[in-house]
Amino acid sequence: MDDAEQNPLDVNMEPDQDGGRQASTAEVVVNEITGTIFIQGRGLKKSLSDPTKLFFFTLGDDLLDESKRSVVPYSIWYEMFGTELLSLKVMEYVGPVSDPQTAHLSSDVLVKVAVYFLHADSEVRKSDEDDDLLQARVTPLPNVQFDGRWDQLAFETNIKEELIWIMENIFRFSRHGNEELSDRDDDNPVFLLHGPPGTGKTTLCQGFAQEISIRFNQKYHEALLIEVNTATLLSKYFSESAKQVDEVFTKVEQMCGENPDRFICLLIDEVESIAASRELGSKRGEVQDAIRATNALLTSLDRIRFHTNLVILCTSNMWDTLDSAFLNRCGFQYRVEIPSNAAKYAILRVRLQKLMRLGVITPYADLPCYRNSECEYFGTEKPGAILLNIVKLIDTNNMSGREITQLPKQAIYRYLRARDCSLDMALGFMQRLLLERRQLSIGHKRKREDEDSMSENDAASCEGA
Ligand SMILES: Nc1ncnc2c1ncn2[C@@H]1O[C@H](COP(=O)(O)OP(=O)(O)OP(=O)(O)O)[C@@H](O)[C@H]1O
Repeated sequence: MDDAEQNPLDVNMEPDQDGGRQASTAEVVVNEITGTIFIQGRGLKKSLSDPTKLFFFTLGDDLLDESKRSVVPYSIWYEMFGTELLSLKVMEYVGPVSDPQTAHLSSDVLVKVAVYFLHADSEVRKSDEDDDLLQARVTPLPNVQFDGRWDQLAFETNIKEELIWIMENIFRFSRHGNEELSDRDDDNPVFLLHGPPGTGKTTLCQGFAQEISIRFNQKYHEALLIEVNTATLLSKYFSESAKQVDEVFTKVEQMCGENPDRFICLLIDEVESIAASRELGSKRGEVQDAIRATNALLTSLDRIRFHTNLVILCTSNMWDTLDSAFLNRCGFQYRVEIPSNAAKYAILRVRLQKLMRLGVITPYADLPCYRNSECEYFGTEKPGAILLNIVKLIDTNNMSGREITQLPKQAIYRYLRARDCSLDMALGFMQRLLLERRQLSIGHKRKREDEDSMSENDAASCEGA
């Protein structure tokens, strides 16, 4: 890392005349790696040539698999420039991966550095107040509220990389400039993430939208995330949901059309509310309103997909209730599963590290990655081994990603009675909470079994009488 400090990022970062955003590129040398730096900022007060202002850290050790370390060798973190928040981040490593330990030092490595300005939370507009776009939340991207979410998500599969690659390829070919390739007739940029509740589907979509806005910021100068809450849309406008669906899509279409420099990610959460199977619905004699909403969604998707500056992201907990015509229109479908042990470990590790960074847990202590913790496991009381034990306890508690994420804070809030909380204490609290939960659920189970057997006995004695 010291080498990197001797190689200042000397980049021209003059703000736009109107204080607006700008993008530029420059060559940069980081630790013997030659790469391209993409810059986007607003009203920047300082040049980036002061190397002491930059943080370098290895992202690789957050990844589940050691062999993936070389995929993201370094991340250059964000930095405050006066009141402006500027972020710098190495997105990925593209180069030889034969030797993960040394690959990143090779001179033929291409490093892409994205430098971006984060919009502030307060810029989020609730479109409820704006009659133009009912029941949707519009967030300018990249946004402070989604910062770091992508990195915090841990999955056993490489779903995050796959999503990024799909988007890279879509941009590469369908936005090629060649008319035949750019023809969206066969394109289907509708992503569907489905799986059990609390497995990170919505967060993954939000993080994906943020990543798109950062990675392709040299192509699109503005990016928006439009989140449609289908459940409210149906309940609030019951009997006219088809009209609402149509209006939302018409507005989005208009927003895409009026500015081709603007990229829009449309996120439809709980899509089953407006994409329920019409066949199942009519068998069950369900209201025509839901069926009309599905029809409106299908025709809207057919209409809107020709916009090359739009991607549609949908989530659902109920894949098997979705209309087959809707599923046909989802070009990219991914099942998001309950986290594996390695993913559980990674989620907890990231959360604990965050609490240490924030000073909730002190002092800062090292937590090994999953693989190394397995080496520590036998016969030691090291933090990695204890965390691995906690992961095994979680297994017996059947917890979703959402519950696992909340575990460290919940445990600390519940049991901390001292002024400070060390890592050992936090880990102890987590174990205690999980053991208590397990006892509680065993108690509930026994009670239910006793009640069941009592009612069976009652039934038997009634029959006997
Ligand atoms: N695999 C994971 N890695 C890291 N965090 C996770 C993971 N799964 C869930 N979480 C966390 O759990 C919380 C809830 O996630 P999210 O709302 O995205 O889940 P969901 O699948 O959309 O749930 P639902 O179907 O109930 O809406 C978020 O804070 C998210 O960061």
